[in-house]
Amino acid sequence: MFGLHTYRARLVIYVGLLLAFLLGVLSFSYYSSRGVIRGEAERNVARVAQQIEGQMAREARDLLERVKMVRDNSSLVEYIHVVLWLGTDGGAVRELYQRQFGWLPVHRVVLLAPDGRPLLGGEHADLAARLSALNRGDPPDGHFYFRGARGLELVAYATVRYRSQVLGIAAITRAIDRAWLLAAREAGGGQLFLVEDGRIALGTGDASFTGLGFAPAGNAITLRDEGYLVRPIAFAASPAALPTLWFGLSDAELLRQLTEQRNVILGLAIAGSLGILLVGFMLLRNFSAPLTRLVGVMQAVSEGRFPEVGETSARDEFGYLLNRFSAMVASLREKQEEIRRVHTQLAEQATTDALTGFYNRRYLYELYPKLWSEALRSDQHLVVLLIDLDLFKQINDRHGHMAGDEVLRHFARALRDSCRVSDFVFRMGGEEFLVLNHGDLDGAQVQAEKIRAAVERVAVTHEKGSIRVTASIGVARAERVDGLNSLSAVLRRADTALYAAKQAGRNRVAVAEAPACA
Ligand SMILES: Nc1nc2c(ncn2[C@@H]2O[C@H](COP(=O)(O)OP(=O)(O)OP(=O)(O)O)[C@@H](O)[C@H]2O)c(=O)[nH]1
Repeated sequence: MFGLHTYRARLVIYVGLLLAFLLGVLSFSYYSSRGVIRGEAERNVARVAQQIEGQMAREARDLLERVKMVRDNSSLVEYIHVVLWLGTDGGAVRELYQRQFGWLPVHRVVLLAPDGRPLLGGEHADLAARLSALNRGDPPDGHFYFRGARGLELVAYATVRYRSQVLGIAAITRAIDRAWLLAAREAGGGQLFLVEDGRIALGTGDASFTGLGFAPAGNAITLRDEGYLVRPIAFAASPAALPTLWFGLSDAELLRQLTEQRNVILGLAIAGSLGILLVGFMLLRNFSAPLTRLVGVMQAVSEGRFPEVGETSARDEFGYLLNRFSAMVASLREKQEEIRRVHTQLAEQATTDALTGFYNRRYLYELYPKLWSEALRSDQHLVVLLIDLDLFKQINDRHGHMAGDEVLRHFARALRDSCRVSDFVFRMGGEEFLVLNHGDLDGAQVQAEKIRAAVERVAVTHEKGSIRVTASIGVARAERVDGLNSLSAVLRRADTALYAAKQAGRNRVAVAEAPACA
């Protein structure tokens, strides 16, 4: 019923295009996001490496603050001064340190006298040896990374003075161990590898990585069949001989991010599609259903029908339109019914006589040809009874025209009662009537006699007494030989018979003779 040009079809097309566009955009964004994710991952790796470097610098500063705190402790300094002055061993210093700084979260503590004698941490010969070199001069406080007997360590040191006199050097360390690596990894989520002599010495990953060869190419490396994007993290103020630290993000991690991205895109695609379909459905429901209803009614109206549209409770524009339209169609329906009624009335008036209710002469001329051709087809005859009231002029003259009319009405009733339902009765004009039916002359003559007798019995009560009336009737039969002039011929014969009845003294029936060649 509806083609591509309809609103509904267009809506379906638009929704389809919108869906295709959405899915296209999302697919494009998914595929382009792979490259974006890779680039983003590289930037991410570099950023995390930088973050860890920053974190290490902060840690170095913290450790330096702590060693300075130890160094600036006046009672400890005075103890050291006394111990050196007396030339005793560092037992008292060790005890005081333990009492005051035993809580510090550091791994090793070393305190060397100016002559290299250890006052604290004498057991850490490796660290003491490294510090001796610094101890000979008067270096500014600082830190360095150190690869000693305990592995890699961050060392912070400070020169201890008493009234401008150098009392030695104090150092504390923090181990760069697995716990440190795990804590440092918190920032980036990837893996940290501590590499020494081209092999992984320590890492945040699986223990099986320890000892694996580590030779990245183009910031990427494959470990145990898994690719990693890697970035070195520089140890500030450290000689090249130290282990190196690397941050790495695995392909699996990248894939996880990609999968997450894909799931987000898939979710968006499903939600977007459902949203579009829902909007399309709502549009169809809200617009198309009432539109289709309106179109259906319009079509019915254009075909001349005025169906019951019914009111809708919808308060929107379509509801308003539909209700107005419904009212319009209802009023058109009423108008149509009125027109039909008036038309029927007019048609009746055009074919009937107002006074008697019988058909008029005009209708006889309209009806007769049909009846005549039917009669010819079914091999039947048509007979006419031409009835004329006798001396009606006298009734009018004597009792007035109104009384004449009343007589006519009474006569009409008597005539109708004397006819069958299948008979056609016409008022030919004035006081002349005609009965037309199928049958033969004998039957018509009997009927004519019956009518005559019925008319004779009519008595119209009037102020001047009862008015009586009689009728003369001419009976004739339509003959095949009359051909196309059947009506005028049969009327002529009936009229002749009527004239004969009048001539014979009125109130009688006369039957016309058949034409010679019938
Ligand atoms: N009251 C009344 N009179 C009518 C009507 N139509 C015709 N007439 C009158 O009927 C009378 C008919 O008179 P005529 O034709 O002379 O015939 P008649 O007096 O019946 O005499 P015959 O036909 O010879 O018996 C006329 O005076 C008409 O005016 C009508 O509708 N109402």
